[in-house]
Amino acid sequence: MRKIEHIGIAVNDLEASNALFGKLFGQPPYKMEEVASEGVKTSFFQAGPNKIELLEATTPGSPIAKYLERKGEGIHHIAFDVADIHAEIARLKAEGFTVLNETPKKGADNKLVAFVHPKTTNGVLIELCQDAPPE
Ligand SMILES: CC[C@@H](C(=O)O)C(=O)SCCNC(=O)CCNC(=O)[C@H](O)C(C)(C)COP(=O)(O)OP(=O)(O)OC[C@H]1O[C@@H](n2cnc3c(N)ncnc32)[C@H](O)[C@@H]1OP(=O)(O)O
Ligand SMILES: [Co+2]
Repeated sequence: MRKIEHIGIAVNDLEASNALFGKLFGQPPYKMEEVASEGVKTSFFQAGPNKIELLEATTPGSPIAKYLERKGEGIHHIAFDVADIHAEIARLKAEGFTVLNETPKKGADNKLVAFVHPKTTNGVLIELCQDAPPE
């Protein structure tokens, strides 16, 4: 794992949180994107070298909807940039972690992503991210 790629924050109302985080960072999100497969709308902020992803649920079954119901707004996951996501999935499985995606899936911001179950990582949901190859 090379660096933190982004921190994901679950929010109830993306538009309101865009305004709030826009004030916090002194600039608007550089990108907004819906990822239907995850049941989320996202926005991305750059804070110096760091990237923050805000996530609002678009369906009741979305992981974000369930998280908001249980825990309320707040940090939902930490994403790490990896060079080879397939190799990293295999390595983490061999180390005994529960990787939720055998095959990486398409995430936001042009990434391939896979998740590690928080029950096997001290309660923190981990996302692996690799730059998606050009289509
Ligand atoms: C936009 C795409 C992408 C990107 O490109 O960046 C994203 O970031 S998408 C983000 C949303 N997608 C995901 O989170 C996918 C991975 N998550 C999952 O598959 C599920 O959320 C889960 C982790 C398997 C949990 O699902 P489920 O078992 O159905 O949820 P429950 O609500 O029943 O919770 C069970 C248990 O797990 C705890 N939990 C759930 N989510 C988190 C979390 N984010 N961080 C820490 N703990 C979490 C939850 O509290 C329950 O614990 P107990 O109460 O102790 O049983
Ligand atoms: Co994410």
